[in-house]
Amino acid sequence: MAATKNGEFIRWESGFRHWVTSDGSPGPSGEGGFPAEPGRYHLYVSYACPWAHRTLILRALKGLEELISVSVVHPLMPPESWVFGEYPGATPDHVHGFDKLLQLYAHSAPDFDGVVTVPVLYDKQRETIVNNESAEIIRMLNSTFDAWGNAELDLYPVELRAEIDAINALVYDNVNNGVYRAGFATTQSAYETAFDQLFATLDQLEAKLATQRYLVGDQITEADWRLFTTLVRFDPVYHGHFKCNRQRLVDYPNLWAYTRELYQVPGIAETVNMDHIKRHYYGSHKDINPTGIVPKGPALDFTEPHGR
Ligand SMILES: N[C@@H](CCC(=O)N[C@@H](CS)C(=O)NCC(=O)O)C(=O)O
Repeated sequence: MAATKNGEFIRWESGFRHWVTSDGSPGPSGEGGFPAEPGRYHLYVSYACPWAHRTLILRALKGLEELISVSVVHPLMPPESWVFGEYPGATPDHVHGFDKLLQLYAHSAPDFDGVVTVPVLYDKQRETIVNNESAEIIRMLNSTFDAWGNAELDLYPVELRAEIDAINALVYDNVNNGVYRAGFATTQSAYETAFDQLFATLDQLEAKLATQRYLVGDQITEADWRLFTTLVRFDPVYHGHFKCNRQRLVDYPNLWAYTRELYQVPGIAETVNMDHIKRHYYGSHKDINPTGIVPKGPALDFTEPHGR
């Protein structure tokens, strides 16, 4: 699961980096040959995973449900990685009927020796993985399917890109991946470093959201959705399971109201499956929660009026 160096959690590089483009020409990385077409591409996700969650959010907001089909893995992840199985909200592998996500990776690249992760954007026609890096998949979903999807919505507008990139870098290192760096640390000092950077950044974001509605001014951008998937998991999982417990999300008035506001955007609540989220983390990481017991709390109401 987690590679560590000096007790610090190191996240692996994603292995498939091709891009779906409107005409099939090559994207910023990888090879060409993946033109946007309705019904051709498939997403493999876990509802538990914050990175996969981003892709479900973009798919919903951009109105791509009919164009891009989805399979959802079982929330419990065995050591050899994600599997398909009966569980409320999980689905079979709709494309190949595989039992394990590993089989999809092997089908795509028989010599694959990287880490088997979700999300995966899969080409049903060429029977290969296009891309397994969520940051890139959401960029594709934001614009590449605009001939069919909601072209009005642009979550990565040209004039805001520099600012979005800067916020993303801060949030990725210290918050999205920061909670994992705290939770998977195997030395006290690595944990404390991650913990301090996480809460310093949350303090900074709390102050920012006191004077502006979203991370980049007055419109929702990709940066907000990337932060949201960590915030929505914060009190139910990261506060306890990953020991990120200086304070809870609900103790930050602006961040908590902002999380509720984003949750209440039409289409988003359906992408949040708290049962899968809690089952996955507490049940899969036996090294940090050996009994696998899933806490019943906390009671959180994301539908409370947000007042922003
Ligand atoms: N950089 C990847 C990271 C994806 C990732 O780390 N996914 C986790 C689930 S949250 C995973 O599949 N882990 C497999 C494992 O730990 O074996 C992305 O953003 O797409």
